[in-house]
Amino acid sequence: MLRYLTAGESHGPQLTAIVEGMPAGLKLSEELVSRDLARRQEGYGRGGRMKIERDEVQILSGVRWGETIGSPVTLAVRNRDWVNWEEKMSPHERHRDEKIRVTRSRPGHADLPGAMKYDQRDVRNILERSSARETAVRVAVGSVARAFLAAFGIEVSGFVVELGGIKAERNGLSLERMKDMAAKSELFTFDPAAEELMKRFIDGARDAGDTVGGSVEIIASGVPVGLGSHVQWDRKLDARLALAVMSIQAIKGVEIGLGFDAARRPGSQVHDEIYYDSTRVARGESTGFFRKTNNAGGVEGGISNGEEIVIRAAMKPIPTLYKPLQSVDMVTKEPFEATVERSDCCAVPAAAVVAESVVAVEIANAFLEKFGGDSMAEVRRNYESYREYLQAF
Ligand SMILES: Cc1cc2nc3c(=O)[nH]c(=O)nc-3n(C[C@H](O)[C@H](O)[C@H](O)COP(=O)(O)O)c2cc1C
Ligand SMILES: C=C(O[C@@H]1CC(C(=O)O)=C[C@@H](OP(=O)(O)O)[C@H]1O)C(=O)O
Repeated sequence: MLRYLTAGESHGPQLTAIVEGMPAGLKLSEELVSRDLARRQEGYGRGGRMKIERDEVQILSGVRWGETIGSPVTLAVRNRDWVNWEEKMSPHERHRDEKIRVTRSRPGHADLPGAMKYDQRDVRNILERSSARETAVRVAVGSVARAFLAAFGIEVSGFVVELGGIKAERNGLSLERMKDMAAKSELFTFDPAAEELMKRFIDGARDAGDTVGGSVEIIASGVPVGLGSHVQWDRKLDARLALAVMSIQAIKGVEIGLGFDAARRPGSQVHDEIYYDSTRVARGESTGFFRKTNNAGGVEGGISNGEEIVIRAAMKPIPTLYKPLQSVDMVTKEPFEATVERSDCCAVPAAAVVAESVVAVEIANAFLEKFGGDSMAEVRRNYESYREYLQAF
């Protein structure tokens, strides 16, 4: 089993994750992980903080001489902004300063419910941890999972597919082409015409002091038949993917395959019919069974069915706006208009990278559950023997 916890505040010294359950013998480097961290920071529409941070990971345990050794992997991402916050975020009582308390809750944030729940009169004690700064280290964890999955030919890719009502059109592009196009795009989309319109939409919103949300699509290719299980609610792969994706800050909807569109169609236009071709195995496929459509998004009954896993997620617009929103001061109970000096206008491309990461972790976890071993060689043996069994099925 693969599990992880993250710790760290947005303006604290660093974000930390401890990842447990990675087999020994996986090649891993700080450079590899830092490349994913950089991708999360690149997208069009980010604010001033991204000019300060240049995220890099430090591997503090679990890796020796470029390979995992089976012990917990500790990942750390330092906050460069910490130098401006050392006293304000200090753990020491002597730095207490009531004058810098934040008592004004921002709509759309954890501020007010968090302060009420934790009995805090300083909203900073909530917002520091609810901030999506935490996603930097989740991407680092995802990067470890991706390295593991890559060893078994599994890849996870994320795309921005809708923004400001503008939809990216796939137009028959192969997954490889989509990835190439997205890698060149500042919005991680595969449709250059849509990208231009999306950018203009972001610019317009920024000029108006407003913010933008959108939808991302995550595709996992190379996933074998049989991850997850129908036998218990919390073992269903689609349910676990949905939890992971919904846990990302500002994600408000998750779909698998056709998702909500399935509710609008008759059954004959939803279910993926089953075919068999005995020559497929000879051509290196893991099974002779196949589908001509993938409306299920690669999961049936909570079990991966060998098709691409397709997940879409909807991100709400960033809640902190330059344009004021009505709120009430927690202490004085006086109304005020919530505004901001620094915020992202759009973080949908970053959310695509984060969603890729959490999906990679869930798939790696399900993979290890089925083929688990303490070393990469042991996992490989288990996987290969399953593939042989499957080819004969
Ligand atoms: C990558 C990323 C960047 C974000 N940047 C900001 C930001 O600059 N300002 C902001 O108010 N919210 C930002 N958010 C969203 C908030 O963190 C989120 O809406 C808030 O914590 C409340 O959580 P909820 O929307 O899941 O209910 C960002 C989210 C993500 C995924
Ligand atoms: C720092 C990151 O995102 C931050 C997420 C965030 C929020 O409220 O979620 C608010 C902003 O931070 P600050 O208040 O320091 O300007 C974003 O920049 C990051 O993604 O690395």
